[in-house]
Amino acid sequence: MTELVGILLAGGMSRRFGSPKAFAEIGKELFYERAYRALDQVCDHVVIIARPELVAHFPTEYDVITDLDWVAGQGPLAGILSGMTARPAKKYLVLPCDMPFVGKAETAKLLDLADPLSDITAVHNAAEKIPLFSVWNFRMKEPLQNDLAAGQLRVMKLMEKVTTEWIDSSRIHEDSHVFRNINQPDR
Ligand SMILES: Nc1nc2c(ncn2[C@@H]2O[C@H](COP(=O)(O)OP(=O)(O)OP(=O)(O)O)[C@@H](O)[C@H]2O)c(=O)[nH]1
Repeated sequence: MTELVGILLAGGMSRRFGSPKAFAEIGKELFYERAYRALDQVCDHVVIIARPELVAHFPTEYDVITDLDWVAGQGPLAGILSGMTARPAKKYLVLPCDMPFVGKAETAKLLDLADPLSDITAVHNAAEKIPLFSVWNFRMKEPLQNDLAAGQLRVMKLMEKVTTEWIDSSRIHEDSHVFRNINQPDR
């Protein structure tokens, strides 16, 4: 079985942003290109989970899938379950497309710090928890599936039920802005 698969979450509606965040520009790059690189440099394989209408916009050499039908569009947990189901691996490194300041140094460091015995390892800073920049053990697939089947879509609620290790973001990068996610365009 593959050791480590990167799950790039790009299946959201981007309602607050106003256009698909994966294709938003930052410098000369697109958000998803940066996230892809941050995962690709440390994972054995990367899968992008996108909305059906966006699949054709990604380069054909990338592995791009959509959410499983029965959970389609139901939020980040739906994307993670869809990635786990389509690409079995021992563990997963999850990164949303809207955290464009996370690079290889940060993904590598999180992997390095992650406790192999935890179900999930995620990051927090003084102000908030950042559940979607995280490492997930494959054994999380079943609880994930059960939550979604029961209509439980909240990432934090799932994390509270299992063994989640929280890493202080300062151990990964001293500037907490590196971990911010972009929900609205710059005004
Ligand atoms: N595959 C998949 N990814 C999702 C889904 N919902 C959200 N995401 C991803 O999860 C991450 C966080 O999403 P949010 O910012 O909370 O939601 P969003 O839909 O992108 O944006 P809003 O519509 O403004 O809430 C982003 O990378 C999204 O692309 C979903 O239903 N399926």
